Amino acid sequence: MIELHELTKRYGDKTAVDGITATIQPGAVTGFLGPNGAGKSTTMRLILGLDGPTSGHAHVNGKPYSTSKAPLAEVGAVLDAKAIDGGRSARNHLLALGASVKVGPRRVDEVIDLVGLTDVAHRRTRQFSLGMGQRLGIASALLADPEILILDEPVNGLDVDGVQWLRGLLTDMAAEGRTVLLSSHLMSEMELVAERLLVIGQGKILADSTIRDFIQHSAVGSVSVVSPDADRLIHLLQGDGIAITTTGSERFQVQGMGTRTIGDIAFQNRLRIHELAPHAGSLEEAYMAMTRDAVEYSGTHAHTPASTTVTGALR
Ligand SMILES: Nc1ncnc2c1ncn2[C@@H]1O[C@H](COP(=O)(O)OP(=O)(O)OP(=O)(O)O)[C@@H](O)[C@H]1O
Repeated sequence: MIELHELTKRYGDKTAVDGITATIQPGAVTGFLGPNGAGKSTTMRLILGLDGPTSGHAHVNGKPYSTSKAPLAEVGAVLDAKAIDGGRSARNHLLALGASVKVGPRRVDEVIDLVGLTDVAHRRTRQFSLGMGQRLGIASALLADPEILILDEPVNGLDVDGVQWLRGLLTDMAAEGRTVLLSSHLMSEMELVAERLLVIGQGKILADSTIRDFIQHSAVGSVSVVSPDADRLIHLLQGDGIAITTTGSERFQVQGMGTRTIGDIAFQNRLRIHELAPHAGSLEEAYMAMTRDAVEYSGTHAHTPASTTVTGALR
């Protein structure tokens, strides 16, 4: 278990992590999300004792990680897949790491096989691609069969096969009762692998919940409606907090109102409905809605609306 209590880190006048209190529970994959510069990597470094907090604390299994007697068996971490001495072969790198924690060649070959690097195990790691480096980093993290896994952007550079493999590995580890914390900017992947979410923006917690609750509470869900009486029905549905987007002559999308209310209003007014379908909304939509104000670094783009917003503000 990882516990963060009022965790704060300042670099000069920049507050990278601003009073974070959270518990990252075992038995689940927790996705760590936030815009660029939100403080995710800093938080992970603070958990691992690679940097000291300005105030507050991060505890791993009830104590600072720096005091762990078996650090690699307690936490396996990959923060920067490129930070490996390129002069050694992958196998020698793992053998050297294993020697420091009494892990022998058998386990080294086991993890090499597990991460799919058997064919290149004797190749110097400076010749490795980003994805191969990620696999080697994960192999290092898994070497001592850790209780807790912390991965910063592990999907970066992995091919489709690698992404699927990692997804299986992380969900299996969580199912075994381990604690898994991973950051990624790939929402679709996060939605598939994580059960819980910790979202931060400008160093502060924006959400700490299950993915399911996060999406449900974000009000990004919508209902698509097909009605030959669309114009009259749209007129009746308009109101505060309701956003209606027309997507065809008889087809429109409603946010801020459920299928039951829409159906009832249509029935009471003798208007025909040919289709009424709820859409839960995606993690990406919910995340974008939540972090819009917390984005420090954003690009600009020309925006051409694909359809017409008829009325109302988004709740
Ligand atoms: N060693 C440092 N010295 C000064 N400022 C730092 C240092 N490390 C991080 N920062 C600043 O702290 C803030 C948080 O950075 P951090 O790398 O933790 O964000 P992040 O959420 O991991 O971002 P990204 O998604 O871009 O990797 C940023 O403004 C960054 O510039």
